[in-house]
Amino acid sequence: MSDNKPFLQVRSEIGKLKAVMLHRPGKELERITPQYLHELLFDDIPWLKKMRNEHDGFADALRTNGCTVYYYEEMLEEILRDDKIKEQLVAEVLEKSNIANPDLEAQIKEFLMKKTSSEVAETLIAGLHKKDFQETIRDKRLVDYIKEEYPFYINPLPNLYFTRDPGAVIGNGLCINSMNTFARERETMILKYIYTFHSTFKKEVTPLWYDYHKKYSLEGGDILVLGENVVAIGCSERTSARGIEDVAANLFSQDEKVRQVLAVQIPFTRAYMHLDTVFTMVDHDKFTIYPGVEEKLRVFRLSPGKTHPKVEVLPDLQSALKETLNLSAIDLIQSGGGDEVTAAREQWNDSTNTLAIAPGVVITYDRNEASNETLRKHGIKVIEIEGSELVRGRGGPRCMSMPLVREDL
Ligand SMILES: NC(=O)NCCC[C@H](N)C(=O)O
Repeated sequence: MSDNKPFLQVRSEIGKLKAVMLHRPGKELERITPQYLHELLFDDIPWLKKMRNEHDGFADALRTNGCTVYYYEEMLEEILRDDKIKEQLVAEVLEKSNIANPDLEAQIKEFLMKKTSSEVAETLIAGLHKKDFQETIRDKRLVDYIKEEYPFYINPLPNLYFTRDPGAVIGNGLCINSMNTFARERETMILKYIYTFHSTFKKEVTPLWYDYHKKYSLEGGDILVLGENVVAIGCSERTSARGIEDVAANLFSQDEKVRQVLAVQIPFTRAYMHLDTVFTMVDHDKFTIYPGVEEKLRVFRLSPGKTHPKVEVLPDLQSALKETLNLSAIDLIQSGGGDEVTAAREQWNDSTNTLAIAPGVVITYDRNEASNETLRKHGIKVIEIEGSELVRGRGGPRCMSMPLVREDL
């Protein structure tokens, strides 16, 4: 009987976190070179050894607080033990990698099929550098000359440790997102395979609210499950208006609880790439926000309509939150402790990107001292983790986690 019960369950941003998906940074980070920094969405070269220690500290903080940690790479390795799945995924990855020389593609496929499931899992995440594969091509094709300088056959996925973005659980279903940048596309392909073939996800009872093949971009850092009836989705540099509308329509027609989607438009710039880089929920009636962005937000309410969701313009975020969450007052806690310069510096280092692990309890980076102090003054328990290297990818504890199960409030 319990087999038919969905595993995924996220009806809030703050319910006690019971299960989460992470990715421990791996070799893919060591494939970032100054030349490809921008393309790979990094601002600096991280030091992997330290980064992994910091990430282990994050995972420990979650486990100590009663949360089970699932790892992307382990789940991927488990499904790749089946040769048919391995062959299918390798073929799809190679097709996306645009090798464009069929002989070479066949050789790489053969090479990968001989590898163990854990070696393949690692390669699909860390990428395949040209120096790691000895090709035996005699007849060169045009593409081999054109792409001579390019270092990879399969690109690395250095942003995968931001597990928030490729997937988002809403209720008992999953959004497998359509990423806005090429650098992150393959992350969602891997998630789709895990969803389809890993028993933990119980695909049969787990609806898909969105799929990565869809044309309109949607990224998980923009999706905030504010309560059981209301989801906020940032309209941002990464998430399109149509993506929001489509996911809202699916929720309204297939989920029994979600009845409102707040579309929150934020400035389309890298510093605020997703809504969760400037705004997160920390308690039933408390939120933290980057003060530099508040005046620039626009808020729209989507609700069920006949052919597409109905759209209303709402006056501002504060009143939208009060109304949709049925609260008489809310506390919008300004990150940075009231100082403009500190707020901007700390936001850049993800002070506003808090991960709530229970009502009023959040995980943050220790470096954001003023913002953490402000949260404490507002009655929030702050668990600090180190993030000197993790932060170089421009994301904080919320970005680095994909909640799978939260206790209902
Ligand atoms: N939710 C988030 O804001 N995630 C941070 C993603 C950072 C990554 N370097 C990116 O640009 O996609």
